[in-house]
Amino acid sequence: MSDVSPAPALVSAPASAPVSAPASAPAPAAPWPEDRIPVDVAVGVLVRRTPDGQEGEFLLTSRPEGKVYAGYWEYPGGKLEQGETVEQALRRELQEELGITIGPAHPWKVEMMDYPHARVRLHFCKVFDWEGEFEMREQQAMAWQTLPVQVQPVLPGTIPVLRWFAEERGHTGPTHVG
Ligand SMILES: Nc1nc2c([nH]c(=O)n2[C@@H]2O[C@H](COP(=O)(O)OP(=O)(O)OP(=O)(O)O)[C@@H](O)[C@H]2O)c(=O)[nH]1
Repeated sequence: MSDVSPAPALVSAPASAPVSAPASAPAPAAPWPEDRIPVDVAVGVLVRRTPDGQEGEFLLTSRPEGKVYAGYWEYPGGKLEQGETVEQALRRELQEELGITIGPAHPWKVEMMDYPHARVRLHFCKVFDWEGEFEMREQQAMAWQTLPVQVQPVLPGTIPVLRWFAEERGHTGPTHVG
């Protein structure tokens, strides 16, 4: 599958870096072409608690057919709609895609990814509470995973998250197979 999706670049811009020209700016002032203006994406890292209250398995879902990187494993989520906060977008996306209603979304990390198809700013939030039965409303697959992740291939934008988990959990060695 990797032969059909060119590799993206991980952009290490701080979350506070300017990402778009002021609305009033003329076209030449834009810092990059329109298709390079970052799209904000809310991403949910659903984490199960272990019986002793530690963070345990986390949820990965496969990207549905028809989308870029179809079949790659990622954290569920999607693009913010106009006027939405990250938490609102995440609540809507997880309802639409998975049929669950999430509790609080805890902002965790922000990461920029520069894909050939889009430049995205990923707002990763941990979620520990949700209600409802999981329904794969876009015919995705779901898998509760721990390190090293066994499902493959994982989306390039997922790999930094696995590293953050490894740091938090003191995990050494590969974060995923493949
Ligand atoms: N949902 C999600 N998207 C991610 C992750 N990592 C990552 O790089 N992305 C990128 O962020 C973008 C999210 O777009 P999407 O297609 O999932 O969003 P969406 O559900 O709103 O799509 P739509 O526009 O088809 O309705 C894609 O370019 C995807 O490659 C991740 O862990 N989860």
